[in-house]
Amino acid sequence: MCQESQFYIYDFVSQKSLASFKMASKMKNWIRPKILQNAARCLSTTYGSLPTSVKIVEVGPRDGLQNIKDVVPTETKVKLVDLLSEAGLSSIEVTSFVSPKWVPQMGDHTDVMKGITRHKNTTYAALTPNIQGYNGAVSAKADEIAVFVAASESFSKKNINCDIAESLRRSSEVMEAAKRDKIPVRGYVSCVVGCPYEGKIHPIKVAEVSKQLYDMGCCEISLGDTIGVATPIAMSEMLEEVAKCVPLNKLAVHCHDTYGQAISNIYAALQMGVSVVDSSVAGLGGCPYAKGASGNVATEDVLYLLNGLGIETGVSLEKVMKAGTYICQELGRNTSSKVAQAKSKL
Ligand SMILES: CC(C)(COP(=O)([O-])OP(=O)([O-])OC[C@H]1O[C@@H](n2cnc3c(N)ncnc32)[C@H](O)[C@@H]1OP(=O)([O-])[O-])[C@@H](O)C(=O)NCCC(=O)NCCSC(=O)C[C@@](C)(O)CC(=O)[O-]
Repeated sequence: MCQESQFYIYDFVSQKSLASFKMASKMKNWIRPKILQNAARCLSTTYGSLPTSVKIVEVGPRDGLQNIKDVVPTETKVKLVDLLSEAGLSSIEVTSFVSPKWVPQMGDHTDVMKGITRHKNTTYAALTPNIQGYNGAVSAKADEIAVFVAASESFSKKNINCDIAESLRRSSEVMEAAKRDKIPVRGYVSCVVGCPYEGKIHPIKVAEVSKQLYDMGCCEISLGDTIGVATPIAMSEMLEEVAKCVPLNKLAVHCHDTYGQAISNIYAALQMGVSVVDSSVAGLGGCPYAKGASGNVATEDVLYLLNGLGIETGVSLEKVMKAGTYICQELGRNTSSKVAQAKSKL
């Protein structure tokens, strides 16, 4: 097919999809998702293969709050998780069972886990660096455990005081216990594009570490652009390498928005077939051991993107915004979500 006729076909498909999007906005609620999904399918032909649904993993209560110096009251954390559950999020990382000497903000992990109201379709996860953390998380009835390793030796040492090999050994100890207890384990890889201490990280290093977590039994590997330095090409190159050893449907992206690139990077990942996205309400967050790293991409902004693409999430943007307003008021800060900022001016 000559390039010119290919262009006309693409143009025709995208015009049809755009017409469907417009039509959907006038339709009744029950039919709207179907029309939007069809439009998304049509658009994928034009712009790459976008998924029809995406799981959002809300990390605000853990990743979002861990970097805040003044300890947030336990009741506030519990209410935040409850508001997020009410928004329809199917996966919420509630807290971390790390050393309170290292991250005092997470010291009330057990009380938070025990205080939340559990929704039947929501998974409540906890981050753990070792078997001690695992035992605490299981006693507090975490539904899922997340282990974390880095693709950078220097970051690993600063963050968890051990090298990558030792962090993998600790993760595998957690995995053995989790298999026995039949608890799913998610694996994070940090610094997948850049490291605050080592600079650029080679995709092969990320693939090696991801493969080890996957082979160990992790149900999903979340690839963290910890300091938000990725651009879509770097993100795609890294994903291409990792996808050689971990199936794309087992990968998630975890983008910090330091350089304002997170939404573009997520779009690039969606086009490659990734359908799990981590995000944080109001764009809260950062890692205490990654200087200068800003918050995760805001859940509100990810939802606006996915809604606009007609991709199903099962999450209410309005209700996530309510949770964002609540936590920002409690913390006395402004939201980092562009969508929440824009909507507050309407
Ligand atoms: C891993 C350690 C514990 C090693 O810390 P260490 O000092 O090397 O550990 P240790 O084994 O020598 O133990 C020291 C003390 O910590 C205690 N301890 C030991 N383990 C635990 C535990 N699980 N829970 C509670 N207490 C614990 C242990 O009992 C002992 O207590 P002491 O005898 O002194 O009273 C420490 O470095 C640590 O907790 N680091 C976590 C730091 C952290 O939370 N960083 C942020 C995570 S976010 C992230 O990494 C990125 C991510 C996931 O968001 C994705 C991305 O954006 O890239």
